[in-house]
Amino acid sequence: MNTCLAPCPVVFDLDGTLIDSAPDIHASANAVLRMNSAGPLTLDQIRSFVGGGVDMLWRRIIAATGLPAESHRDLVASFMTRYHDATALTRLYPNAIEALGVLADRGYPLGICTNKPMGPTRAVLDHFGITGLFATVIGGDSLPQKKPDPAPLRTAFAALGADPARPRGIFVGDSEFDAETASNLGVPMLLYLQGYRRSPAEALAHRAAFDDFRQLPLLVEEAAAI
Ligand SMILES: O=C(O)COP(=O)(O)O
Ligand SMILES: [Mg+2]
Repeated sequence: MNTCLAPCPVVFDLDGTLIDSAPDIHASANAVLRMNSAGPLTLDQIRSFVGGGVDMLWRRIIAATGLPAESHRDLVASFMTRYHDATALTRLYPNAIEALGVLADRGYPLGICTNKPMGPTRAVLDHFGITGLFATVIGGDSLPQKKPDPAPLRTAFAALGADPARPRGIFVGDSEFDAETASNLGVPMLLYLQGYRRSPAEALAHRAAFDDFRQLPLLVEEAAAI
């Protein structure tokens, strides 16, 4: 049961859901690889490494390049100096801003729950002028836990007025991490199909899937009513 008396909180993942940020992550990562005399990775490789946050991204890059595991901390630090305000190659997905506007106009409290660190999260939301749409933003370094632990999503829903003991709301995401987070919290997930998941959509638990943000307002209304 997810029935919400007031409009349900709707919380969004960020990378691969609202924004296509893989090109900036790719460019920043390859710059660091070059400085460390490692060859570049492809955009497809980097895209498949996104979802678990920056530490996991660099564990996956280290595994793919053979760089020494002990260099993880320095590589992450070097990456963050580029990534913290990298927006030049990032795009909002088509019709995402319009769908957010429709939901905001209908009174849905909106939030973000991302594994992206808060620095680049704030930078990209400001870059696109959409910070004000979200009453709460939880980043990958906001809490000790990251998705798929349910704590960040529970915190986002609570900040939007949901009872933390019995969270009600809808999570919109693109990846295995998001599907698992929603399952762990017991809330419905709407799966955006144009993002960065590694497995077929059928392998991810979700209430409904969509490939165009014009479909989202209706899916939110349906998920809120069940
Ligand atoms: O930065 C990541 O690895 C993932 O970010 P996301 O949670 O917004 O998909
Ligand atoms: Mg994502």
